[in-house]
Amino acid sequence: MTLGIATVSLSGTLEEKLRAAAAAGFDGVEIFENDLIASPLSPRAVRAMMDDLGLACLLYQPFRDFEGMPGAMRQQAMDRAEAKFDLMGELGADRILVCSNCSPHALGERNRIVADLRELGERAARRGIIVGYEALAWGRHVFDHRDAWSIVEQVDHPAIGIILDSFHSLSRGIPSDSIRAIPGDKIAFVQLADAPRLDMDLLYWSRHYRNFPGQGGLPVDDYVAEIRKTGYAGPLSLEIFNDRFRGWSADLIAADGLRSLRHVEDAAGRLLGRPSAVPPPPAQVRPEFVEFAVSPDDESALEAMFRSLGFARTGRHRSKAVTRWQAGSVNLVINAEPAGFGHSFQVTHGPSICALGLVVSDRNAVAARAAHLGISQVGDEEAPGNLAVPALRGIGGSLVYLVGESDVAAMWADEFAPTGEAPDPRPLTVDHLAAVVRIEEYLSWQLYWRSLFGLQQSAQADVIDPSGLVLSQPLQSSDGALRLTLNASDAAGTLSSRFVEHNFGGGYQHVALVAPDLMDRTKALRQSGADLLAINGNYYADLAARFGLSAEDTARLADAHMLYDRDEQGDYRQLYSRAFRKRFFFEFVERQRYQGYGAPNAGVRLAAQERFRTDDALIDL
Ligand SMILES: O=C(O)c1ccc(O)c(O)c1
Ligand SMILES: [Mg+2]
Repeated sequence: MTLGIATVSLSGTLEEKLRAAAAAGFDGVEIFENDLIASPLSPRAVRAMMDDLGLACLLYQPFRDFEGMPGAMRQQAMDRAEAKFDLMGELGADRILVCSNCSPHALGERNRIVADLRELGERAARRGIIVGYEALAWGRHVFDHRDAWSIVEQVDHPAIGIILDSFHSLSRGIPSDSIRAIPGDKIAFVQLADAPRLDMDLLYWSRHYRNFPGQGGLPVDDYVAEIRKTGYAGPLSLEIFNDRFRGWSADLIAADGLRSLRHVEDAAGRLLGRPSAVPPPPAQVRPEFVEFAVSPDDESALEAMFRSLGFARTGRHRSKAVTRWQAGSVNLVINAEPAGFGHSFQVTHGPSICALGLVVSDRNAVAARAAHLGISQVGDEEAPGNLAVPALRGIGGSLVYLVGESDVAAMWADEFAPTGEAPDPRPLTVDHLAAVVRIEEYLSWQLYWRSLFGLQQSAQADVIDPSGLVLSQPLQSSDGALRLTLNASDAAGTLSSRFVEHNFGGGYQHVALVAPDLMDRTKALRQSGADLLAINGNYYADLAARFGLSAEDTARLADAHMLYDRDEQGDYRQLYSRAFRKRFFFEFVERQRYQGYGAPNAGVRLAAQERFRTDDALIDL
């Protein structure tokens, strides 16, 4: 299908917007009127630029407050339309969006609306122009695509069709199967936008919070599937009003936009059971290892931390300064190579998590899906990773290694010589990884993980750091084997923002491990000298009151500096290590059917970490 984007979705001047859309690989653009008005370029020059860039001009929009105007205002609206048709001729646009009237003067009388659109159709037809009528969710009289369709049907003019915009339909909860009533050739254009589910005035929600399909919580896949059922063969185009998009790189946003359209097209095709050359997201994905890049100077300190947390060095890479650390079924890798990917990562970001190793049943299928989504594989010509396993570039420069299910044992055996140390056999697995990212990249990370691996969102948490608000979005695979939380903050002083600043960009900040015997584990951690994060006493007084815990249980939690939470399914215990070099840290959790991530405790944990903020002798952020 033809893939487009409205210029309003991107930051910068009109030229910058067009260049970014072309560079990302879009087929065409919707010229948003305000972008043209604000541009010093003439419509002819804009047309020439679109031609040079290989972009089709898919739509000119919006034309406002047209239908149902009283008295002299009716003629004025017709004159205005003729002026825009002239301009479209210069621009090379043959399609215009008329959005439903919002004016307080607008008459709701059905016959007038139909008559006005019919006359507009006559005028458009003389110019070879198609008019699409879109119901704005906050239109004065028309605010539902079902009404817009019934009007367009009654107008019954070949130059008048309907424009469907997923935001306007889905924000009002209009069932998508209502689209089946519309013949595909009467759909003049399709605009797509997702949005987080917010209980908010529709206009404000639309103008500030729209985002790309796969970044929000609206059922856009299903919407597109219904449109495909009508036989509609025109463009799918993104129309996003988003404050963060306006303030971020047009190139990066445009690249996300194309990824999002490819993703939603694929997802809709799958809902319809249509054959596809693009492999689906993997049915299962789980973490196999987490790789840490450190300088040779930091290596022994990190090794000491791993030992104190119960890990044993079980393997040495056969040719590189890379070691394997194990406890239970968790694998950590320390990469202290003086050259290559880990080295450059460490030089750029400091000691940090530079890669995740994920197990999938068919890694070639995931790599093919990644390529379709514009996610590049690290090639031989670039600095290769330190393991001979294919890797995908993640957002922010870290790598995602793909390990085939049947290759896991061979990967370890081929690359690492055993040291003879035996790992602690007690059960230990990875619960989740927490990434901290720039607020502008928060939605990019979500789209990456949702589109490539099919991870699903649960509710975003607003976490209160002593220095500001942190947004936290959990994502998980359908069986829960891979869980991530993405965290981002607008406020400069939060632990999240300090991490992004010190790290020179977003990355993984902590690894949470499941220890089913957390109380015993805590004792062992203390004996091995693990540096654990102390939690203040007031927290425990509140816990006892909130959950009705016995004095004994409360004292035991307090003594262990363990955090506690409970949901309908069960309970959760958490214990944090102090951070390594003010950067990353570990969490140990015990989950009893509990589904969340201890969001109510995050503020207490952040306050505990904040106490070390200015203490240079200590190692927290
Ligand atoms: O917010 C608006 O005014 C507006 C304008 C044009 C559109 O296509 C739209 O969906 C919204
Ligand atoms: Mg629209």
